[in-house]
Amino acid sequence: MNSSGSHRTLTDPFGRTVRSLRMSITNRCNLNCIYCHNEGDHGSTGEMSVETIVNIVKAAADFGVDRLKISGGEPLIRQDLEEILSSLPPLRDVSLTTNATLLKGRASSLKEAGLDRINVSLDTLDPGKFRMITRCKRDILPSVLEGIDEAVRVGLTPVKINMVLLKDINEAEIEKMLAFTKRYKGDVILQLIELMNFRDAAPYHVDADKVEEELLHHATDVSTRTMHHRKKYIINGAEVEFVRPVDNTEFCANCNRLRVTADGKLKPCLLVNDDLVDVSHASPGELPDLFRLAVSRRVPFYGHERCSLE
Ligand SMILES: Nc1nc2c(ncn2[C@@H]2O[C@H](COP(=O)(O)OP(=O)(O)OP(=O)(O)O)[C@@H](O)[C@H]2O)c(=O)[nH]1
Ligand SMILES: C[S@@+](CC[C@H](N)C(=O)[O-])C[C@H]1O[C@@H](n2cnc3c(N)ncnc32)[C@H](O)[C@@H]1O
Ligand code: SF4
Ligand code: SF4
Repeated sequence: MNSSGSHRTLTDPFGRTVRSLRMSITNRCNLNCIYCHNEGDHGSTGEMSVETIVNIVKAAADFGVDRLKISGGEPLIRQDLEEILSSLPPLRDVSLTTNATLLKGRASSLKEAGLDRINVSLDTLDPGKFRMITRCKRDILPSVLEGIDEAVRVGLTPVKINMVLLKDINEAEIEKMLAFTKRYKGDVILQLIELMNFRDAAPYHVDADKVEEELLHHATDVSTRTMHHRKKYIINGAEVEFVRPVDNTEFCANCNRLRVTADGKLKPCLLVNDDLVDVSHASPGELPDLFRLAVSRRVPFYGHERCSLE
């Protein structure tokens, strides 16, 4: 029986049971990062109402999907985020991925509204490199750092720092970033991310095998997460998670997320756009069958013939 008291689950043709929903709530963003994949959704401008979001999350919860990741665009741009959070059904884990430029002064209201934790995209601690990566002329790095402090203070923890590895930009900064996270004594975790090739970002790609070798060399313990079989390394008492989404059969074979686009479409895979299921106008009664349809279209992107066809 799942947490909502139902025996129903969503399992795709490859045996992958959906455990979490990754929902974009806006495509708008106040930054313009050089590599942004925008959750695989480019061009759509519509946004779901609070009611539509809540209906979708409830329908997922009825299938035992009790983890929600809110993303975007920049989700903090939506002023009704607190209203969304406080209207959700009870879930095991509600998290937000944000660039944190608008977090300062808001962490506490997000926590009170029901947010459990946040991930903050922070690729560098160097103000000049930060401006280059985000293509933002203003010096907003200090505000991001204050936002992180505030999130830790109000208990939006563990805060994960998302660092996309970028050749000749931040690849030499891993140690510095690790020292930064260690200052928070377990409340902040470093998450290293292999760059996926969006926006002609290929020249910035860093060899993930080399990074992994380095992490292994320094680690005192290594474990594997259920989701994507991501590896977690303990280095000098601090946790480092490594996300390797590129050409990774194991990563996709263990993908347990269903996505929702900002304009209300169920999206079976980050990298595929011809299989979306529109639920933006669906009634609560119609949602279960639409979820089943979307999940029947889920294909592990790497490790299946589809990816060699595209
Ligand atoms: N290819 C691919 N990349 C993903 C998927 N889910 C997350 N990612 C990438 O993982 C990195 C971290 O994403 P976050 O939004 O911080 O979330 P997360 O780490 O996946 O989730 P939590 O660990 O639950 O906080 C980003 O680069 C995402 O693009 C996925 O299903 N497929
Ligand atoms: C698309 S952003 C949306 C949320 C928010 N605006 C932020 O930046 O955290 C979600 C995550 O995707 C990551 N991301 C974006 N483009 C990527 C790429 N090409 N390869 C790997 N990760 C990427 C970002 O670093 C961020 O952690
Ligand atoms: S802040 Fe997030 S959504 Fe905005 S451009 Fe950067 S990665 Fe993309
Ligand atoms: S199948 Fe692979 S690429 Fe597609 S969403 Fe899942 S992990 Fe990402």
